Amino acid sequence: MGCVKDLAELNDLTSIPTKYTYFNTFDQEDGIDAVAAEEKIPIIDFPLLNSAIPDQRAKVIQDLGKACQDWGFFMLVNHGVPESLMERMLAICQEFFNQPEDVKLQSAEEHVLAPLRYGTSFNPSVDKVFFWRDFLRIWMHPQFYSPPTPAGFSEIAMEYSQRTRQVARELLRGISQSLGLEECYIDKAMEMDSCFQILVANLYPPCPQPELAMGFPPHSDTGLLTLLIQNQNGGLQVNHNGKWVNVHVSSPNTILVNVADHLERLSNGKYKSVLHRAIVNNKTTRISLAETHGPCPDKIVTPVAELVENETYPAVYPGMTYKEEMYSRLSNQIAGKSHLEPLHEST
Ligand SMILES: O=C(O)CCC(=O)C(=O)O
Ligand SMILES: [Fe+2]
Repeated sequence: MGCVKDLAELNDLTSIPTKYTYFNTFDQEDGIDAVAAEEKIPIIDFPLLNSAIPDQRAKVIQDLGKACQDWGFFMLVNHGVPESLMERMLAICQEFFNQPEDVKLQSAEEHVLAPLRYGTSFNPSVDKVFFWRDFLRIWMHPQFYSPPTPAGFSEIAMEYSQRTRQVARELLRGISQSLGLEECYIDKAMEMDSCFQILVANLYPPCPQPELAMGFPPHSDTGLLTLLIQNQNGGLQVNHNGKWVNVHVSSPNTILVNVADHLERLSNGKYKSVLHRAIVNNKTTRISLAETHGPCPDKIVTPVAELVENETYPAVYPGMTYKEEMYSRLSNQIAGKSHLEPLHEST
């Protein structure tokens, strides 16, 4: 199956093939419309997590906990990852997608959990509708992989992965404290020295009928936290109190962060793994880089005992390691938060 980029570049493409028609097929009542962010998406000022002023630190930890609880999503500013590095990372990913299809296909492993995987849609062998998206998926930690081309990819991606991993681990320290746990609790319990970090570069080419197509359908992410950057404003929508909210950043130097399934589980459901989706437009190519920061691949994740009081959250889990759960998720269709359910209900 060809990539969406080549399809979108056909000169006379004025309508999308039926296989890509999402909005006439699903989600009719849900629609593409979203409310503007008059709903205030929380903003976290990263350096305050290490402020020397105890009150300031306490306040930001409280804000962080509230953002994870009420939204499962926040915008991170002053995170210390150089803007130039973020730009170089976005540019080299764009360069990857600009290569001829046969070159990209050298990174197209069949196995869904291959360390390096180029593809289109989500999982075309099971997708009922195809998504307006090409992707490159790379393991960055504990082992680092990189596509052989374009030149320079590996150096930039290595630096980007290290810098963002530091940010994610620091956030998890704040999140631990916000849950009333020791600062290093999550880091230790999830064995973050060997954390499973995966980068997904999503490419959404311009689409002649954006009102019918879907870039990335509603889903929550596996892992603890997802860090996302993008080459342009707009496209990501998060679900808040049952409504889709457009995510617009006021500065490009912002990292979008969402709570993922395993942090929801770890927190015994207190923090919400947010449903989100990516819509497409008819003018420009959007690239987003979503990085999953998960526990050690061999970890079996269950709620923190100290946080389980009254069985508010289902205590039954598949008993699978994080890596096995990842495999199960990627082998199936992507849909909502099925991943959080017990195994017998998850497919
Ligand atoms: O492109 C986006 O904004 C969302 C991507 C996403 O949700 C993902 O890769 O998991
Ligand atoms: Fe996602």
